[in-house]
Amino acid sequence: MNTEYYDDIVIGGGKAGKTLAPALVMAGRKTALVERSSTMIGGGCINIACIPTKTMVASAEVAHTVRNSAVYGVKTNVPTVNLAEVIQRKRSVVLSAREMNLHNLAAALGKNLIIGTARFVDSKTIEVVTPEGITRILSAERLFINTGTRPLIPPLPGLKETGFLTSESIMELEQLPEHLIILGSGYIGLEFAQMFRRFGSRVTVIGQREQILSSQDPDIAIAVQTLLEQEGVEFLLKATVLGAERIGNATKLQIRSADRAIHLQGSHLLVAVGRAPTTDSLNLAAAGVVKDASGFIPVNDHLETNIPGIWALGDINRGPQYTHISLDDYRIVKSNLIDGGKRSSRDRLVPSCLFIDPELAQVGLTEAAAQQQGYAIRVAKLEAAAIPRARTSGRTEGLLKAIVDSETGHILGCSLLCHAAGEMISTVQMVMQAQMSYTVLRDGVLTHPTMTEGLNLLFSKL
Ligand SMILES: Cc1cc2nc3c(=O)[nH]c(=O)nc-3n(C[C@H](O)[C@H](O)[C@H](O)COP(=O)(O)OP(=O)(O)OC[C@H]3O[C@@H](n4cnc5c(N)ncnc54)[C@H](O)[C@@H]3O)c2cc1C
Ligand SMILES: NC(=O)c1ccc[n+]([C@@H]2O[C@H](COP(=O)([O-])OP(=O)(O)OC[C@H]3O[C@@H](n4cnc5c(N)ncnc54)[C@H](O)[C@@H]3O)[C@@H](O)[C@H]2O)c1
Repeated sequence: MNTEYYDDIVIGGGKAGKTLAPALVMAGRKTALVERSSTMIGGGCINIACIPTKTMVASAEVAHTVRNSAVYGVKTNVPTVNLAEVIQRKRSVVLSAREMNLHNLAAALGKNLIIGTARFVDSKTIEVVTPEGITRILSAERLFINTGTRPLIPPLPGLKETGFLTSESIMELEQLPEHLIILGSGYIGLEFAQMFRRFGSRVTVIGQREQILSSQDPDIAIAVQTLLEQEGVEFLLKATVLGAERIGNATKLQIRSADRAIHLQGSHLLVAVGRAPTTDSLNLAAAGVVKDASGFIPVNDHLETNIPGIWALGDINRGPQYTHISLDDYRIVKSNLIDGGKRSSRDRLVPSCLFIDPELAQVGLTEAAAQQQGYAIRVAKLEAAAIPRARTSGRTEGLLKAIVDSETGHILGCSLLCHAAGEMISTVQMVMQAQMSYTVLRDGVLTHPTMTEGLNLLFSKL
């Protein structure tokens, strides 16, 4: 079989890969981008993750607003959610994003955008099997792995037989679940919990620990739980699922919680307990690339694997698993290999936003982490209801919190649980990045009445 030679090969077209491949071409490198599936052009974010979920979150928000419209003096009928039409809207948003990505990649790469599944033959060579079953052999000086993750399925007795849902299949449901049980109280679990509750399902979230969102401070996690409970989401925490079975149209779970045996029955079960790396079919051993115990690829600050000439970007290098981090991984590699820079993943700020309503946005250290790291800290807290714009909009739920280094006045971290938090957190992040004092946000002239103006109030608490 003929070997096709390239300067660079990108395996997987996630956020990092699909951005890096055209940049390498622009830099004069003969580059191939190998993407497993034509329905995944543009990667997970636009096809099965951020974009479809946030499109559906928007539908849920409309249902919620209509349901509560009387509070604003606007009378409507009780909303009827047509899930099939919600899904149709989601499909059309995804499709237009995918078409735009295909257009851009085809323009940049031409026939070197290759649809097929890649696996290593050696450290410079991969085998690609196309959907038509044709095998191609490709070789390059440098390879970039960006193959992402898939839902992690725990080895629970009986689970496979229940026909459980994942974050992908739940976004193809066209009939509303009567009772959706969600295994996992992290990002995916909570976004779908509120969404389906607002669509009209009964929702029960099962969490392993006493606290949902285990990486957050307890006060923030409790505030999130409380506001979801106020909307009718039920929580079963400190719970271990021992087994599952499908009985007729119901899924039944055997659970142990606080030494009690519980049998919980629902119409649907969503498994959302984390993500597994897509490394198993890559045959990394043939290239000598090391995996960790969970199958992720360890990298150094420049995202190099243990094998010279092979990099790993995005979720596959253990993340943090966010699209904006995958994009920043691209920036690191581009800077170091194309622009002659020395960019590193060390000390980069990682903002995030949990897209429930109100949003929970976070950057930097939590209070617990700052204490653990030995900082002398001052903590500011503000109820969202204190912000004038929150009151005019009727969006008064939430809690804002900032952690400041009491010696330097630098902001160490911030958690915003309030309307528009995902937008507001960027302002805090920029002040942190510029290493300015918190007083910049306390005393800065901010437009009235905006949610961001709440930062004046939050930092005045110090
Ligand atoms: C439901 C959900 C919601 C999310 N919401 C958000 C959000 O709101 N904001 C946010 O920042 N993050 C969110 N995330 C996380 C985010 O989607 C990921 O961090 C992001 O997509 C990074 O992906 P990546 O670049 O690592 O690769 P991916 O986007 O996962 O892409 C990997 C690509 O590699 C391809 N591939 C895999 N194996 C092979 C192979 N052997 N050969 C060829 N191609 C291969 C796949 O088909 C895929 O297209 C969400 C995740 C999920 C699951
Ligand atoms: N808005 C966003 O940015 C967004 C949205 C969705 C997903 N994501 C990304 O995708 C990642 C994966 O999301 P996720 O929600 O699957 O993972 P997660 O790590 O956020 O949460 C998984 C939860 O499942 C729990 N768990 C693990 N095993 C369990 C078991 N057997 N029974 C019950 N609970 C169990 C964990 O304790 C944890 O709380 C996130 O960490 C995030 O990086 C981001």
